[in-house]
Amino acid sequence: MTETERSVVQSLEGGSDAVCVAVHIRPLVESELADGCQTCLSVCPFSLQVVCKDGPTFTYDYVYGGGGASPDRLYDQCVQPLVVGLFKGYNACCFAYGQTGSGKTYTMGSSAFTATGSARGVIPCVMESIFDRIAATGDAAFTVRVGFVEIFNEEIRDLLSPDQAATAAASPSVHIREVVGGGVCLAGAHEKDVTSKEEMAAILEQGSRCRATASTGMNQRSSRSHAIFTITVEQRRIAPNRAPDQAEGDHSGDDEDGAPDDYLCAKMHLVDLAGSERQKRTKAEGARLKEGININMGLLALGNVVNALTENKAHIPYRDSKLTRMLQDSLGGNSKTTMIACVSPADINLEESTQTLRYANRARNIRNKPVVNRDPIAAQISHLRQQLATARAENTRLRRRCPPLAPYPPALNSYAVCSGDGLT
Ligand SMILES: Nc1ncnc2c1ncn2[C@@H]1O[C@H](COP(=O)(O)OP(=O)(O)OP(=O)(O)O)[C@@H](O)[C@H]1O
Repeated sequence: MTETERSVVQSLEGGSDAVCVAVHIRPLVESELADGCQTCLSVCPFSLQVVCKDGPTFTYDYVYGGGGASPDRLYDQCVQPLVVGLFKGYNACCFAYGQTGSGKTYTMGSSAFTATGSARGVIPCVMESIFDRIAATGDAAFTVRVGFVEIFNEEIRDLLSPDQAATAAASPSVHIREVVGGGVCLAGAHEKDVTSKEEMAAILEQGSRCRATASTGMNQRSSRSHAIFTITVEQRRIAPNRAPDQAEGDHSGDDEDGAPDDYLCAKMHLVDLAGSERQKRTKAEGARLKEGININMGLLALGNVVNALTENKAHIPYRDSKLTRMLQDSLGGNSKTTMIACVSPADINLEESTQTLRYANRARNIRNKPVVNRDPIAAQISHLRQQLATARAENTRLRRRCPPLAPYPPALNSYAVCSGDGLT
């Protein structure tokens, strides 16, 4: 079943869903401490408000660090619900937004790491949670796939391409395509099947190594691209009146009155955006400057989409950049979405942090329309298979209730006549 054949079926559970917005305030880092920076952000005790020094106060769904809740709770409160939704067939997106050096990669955990290593963050927790859930679910068969791309200088690069040369230069074969139901998919990007969190972690690590990073005046290891790690979970939920081992091939069970099998397929985008940057502060030149301009253009397009959505404009400018096209479903579309706004508390970054906070506050007004992604064609096939199984079982039962046929040559009047109710 291809993406384009898969249509989205509105579920009863559907409806409008606000984007969840969390703020993560990192501690002052070494360079800021060395420069004698002071903290310019504070969190109102017992509230979800962040106060900018001599400036505005903004309210969020969650605030971590800087006097807010412990960042250890970020995953459980803001991202775990998305994973729960993923298993119910809802698309999900978690993206980190913020100025360069504000802690997006740290928060997402999308830099190279191993599953057993010490680095943690949103993505490693998602991986663990997905495979824990699969292990604990007895009545469904799962297929998990991952894809990993970056948008670098307005080109989409496949970070999982087996041909590493193709990732070094923008791989022209990766295109954004519209799918039935209004979403988008990437044509030409590799997806890999995975059966464990270790395999998934190895793929994240492999892709992260190919990702474009460079040192700038504001971050020693600055992401120069927007990275999108996509996990697809397909599940075939076996009808409750059949044991899992009866589901494949064995059609002897009597499931005439049971519900048909269910096929759900949902995607989770985990997005580590490149940070907004000012040339004056990053001191970027040449290639770094070009990257910075492209980063800012993508983020500007994202900002315009957020504004248009919150102002209920008729036209939402998704097509203005590859980033906004990729996130089309996640903002105002078929997805449950969490935005994590990352900010530095250093007074030297007050202007940028205030901008991020204002932007994140606006994003709280975005309403998405998540629906359960059910595969109607596969569900129909499943239903027909069940009907066939029912007919076969009925046939077997009737045969058992009939005496064996008499050996040839039988006397004409010794034939038993069989009906649905047994012998007559
Ligand atoms: N919560 C945190 N606690 C401790 N250190 C942090 C935290 N968040 C970020 N840092 C440190 O701050 C620096 C910048 O973080 P990071 O690379 O994640 O920023 P970024 O927003 O992804 O930057 P860019 O947009 O340039 O890629 C790193 O040295 C990182 O280790």
